[in-house]
Amino acid sequence: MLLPMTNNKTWNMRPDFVPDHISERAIRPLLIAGAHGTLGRALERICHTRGLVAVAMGRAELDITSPVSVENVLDKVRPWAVVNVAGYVRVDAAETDAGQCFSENATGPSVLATACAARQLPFLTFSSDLVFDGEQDEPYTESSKPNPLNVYGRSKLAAEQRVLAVHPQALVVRTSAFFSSWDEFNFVHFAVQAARRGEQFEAADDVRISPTFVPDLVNASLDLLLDDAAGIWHVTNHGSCTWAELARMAIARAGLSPDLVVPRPMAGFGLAAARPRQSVLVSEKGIVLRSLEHALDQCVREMEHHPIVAG
Ligand SMILES: NC(=O)C1=CN([C@@H]2O[C@H](COP(=O)(O)OP(=O)(O)OC[C@H]3O[C@@H](n4cnc5c(N)ncnc54)[C@H](OP(=O)(O)O)[C@@H]3O)[C@@H](O)[C@H]2O)C=CC1
Ligand SMILES: Cc1cn([C@H]2C[C@H](O)[C@@H](COP(=O)(O)OP(=O)(O)O[C@H]3O[C@@H](C)C(=O)[C@@H](O)[C@H]3O)O2)c(=O)[nH]c1=O
Repeated sequence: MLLPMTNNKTWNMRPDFVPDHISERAIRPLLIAGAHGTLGRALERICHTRGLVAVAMGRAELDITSPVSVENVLDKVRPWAVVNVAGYVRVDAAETDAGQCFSENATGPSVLATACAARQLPFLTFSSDLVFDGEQDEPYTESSKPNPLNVYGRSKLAAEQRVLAVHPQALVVRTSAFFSSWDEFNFVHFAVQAARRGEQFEAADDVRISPTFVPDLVNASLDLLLDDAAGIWHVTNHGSCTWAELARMAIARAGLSPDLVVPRPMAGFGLAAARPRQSVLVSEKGIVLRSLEHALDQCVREMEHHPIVAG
């Protein structure tokens, strides 16, 4: 019997020696909620690569805000764990759409966590660097005090608090600033595409973040889930930069001129939601992913060799 273990390893074990909770993981699926988004599609793809059986559901099949929908799906699928990658990610729109934002970002995860706790199922959900206010100079760790500046950040903090209140063993991964070669809905893609068209690209040079390569995030989060990690964990690539530096690094790796990047203060974009001046995440729990530079090398290389055909 081949069982998926952490770090992509598998191991042979005779069934009679397999601990119950491990054998369950080889027989019952992982349930992915919110599967049709950026993180959801990457998670489904990597579960397949790693030999983890997954049932991936979008909103139509599983509405995380509906207890009836959640209970029916859990009864039918009987997963060994649930991963929530659903969410409302339109940070600026949330300022005038707080009800929908809180429903999808806070109520939904709380409904899932409650149902998972009742079934003693592991539960993984994702939070954001935008729970922080940027007032401190040092990077934020898991024990740093959150103080969100916008509706989106407040909805993510509410999710953390509600999920851990009903399911203290839940795994909450805080992360930030996705980039990926697997879809076009990310900042790195926008920057490189603008440069490919020979256009200037304005980017904020006074906001510092820790960008995260989505495949690295997915693999690290699955490893934590398989290792029965609990509580809040910070998972980003190692390193930080401003959005303008991120654009320059990506464009240079695409063999184009980074001088196409026009640095701007964040205030110059006239965005509805305030952003922290810095929201760099590091972990005090010892998890370290590869460097941002190394992840960007792979991301831009993949963008070159496997360009996305716009959907
Ligand atoms: N993008 C980023 O840079 C970061 C994201 N995160 C978090 O990661 C998670 C995933 O983000 P990302 O993949 O970028 O988001 P996407 O917007 O790409 O995907 C979110 C998905 O959630 C689905 N969804 C929304 N409401 C519900 C619901 N009630 N029931 C079921 N599904 C629902 C959406 O479905 P539909 O298509 O029908 O709307 C969508 O497919 C979110 O929790 C986000 O807060 C954290 C840090 C950074
Ligand atoms: C339009 C535009 C925005 N920006 C700035 C504003 C913005 O903060 C940032 C990137 O745009 P985004 O819309 O991805 O940024 P933003 O909405 O801040 O991204 C956030 O998404 C949510 C879901 C998170 O959880 C955060 O971790 C973060 O990734 O760059 C530029 O630098 N250049 C541009 O051309």
